[in-house]
Amino acid sequence: MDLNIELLAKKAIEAKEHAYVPYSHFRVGAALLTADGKIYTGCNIENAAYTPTNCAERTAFFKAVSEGERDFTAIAISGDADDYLYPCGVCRQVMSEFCKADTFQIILVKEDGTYKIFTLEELLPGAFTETELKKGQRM
Ligand SMILES: O=c1ccn([C@H]2C[C@H](O)[C@@H](CO)O2)c(=O)[nH]1
Ligand SMILES: [Zn+2]
Repeated sequence: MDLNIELLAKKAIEAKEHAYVPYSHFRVGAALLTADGKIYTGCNIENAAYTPTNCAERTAFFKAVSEGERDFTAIAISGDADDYLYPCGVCRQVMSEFCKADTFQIILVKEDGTYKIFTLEELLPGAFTETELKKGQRM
């Protein structure tokens, strides 16, 4: 399945429209591409208690995973600033649960559509994964 970067970038920018951000006023949108070409979008959803806030990236992942998706190719992310928005550490960790570090593409998109691309490995080197967990098992 071809990666249509421009389409994924556009979907990430559009996904900001539904952001629920009464506290930060900082909208974020994400568009997650599955290996078979489906796109799941997500926005950030804030909460008066602050910590229950969900980032746009995790909203997209949790929507997709809850629909049975397990195989992902790329995610585009766009924030409400004139600069690139890098995913937070928690979202990088969620990506590492479902995506291959050396091939999953993270596309950072500015409002004007310009973008740059990283692999998950580049943004989360030395991730703690199931492999590390198994090394620690003594039974
Ligand atoms: O990668 C990120 C970083 C931050 N946020 C959200 C969380 C919060 O609603 C707001 C400010 O941190 O931006 C995201 O959605 N994705
Ligand atoms: Zn996050």
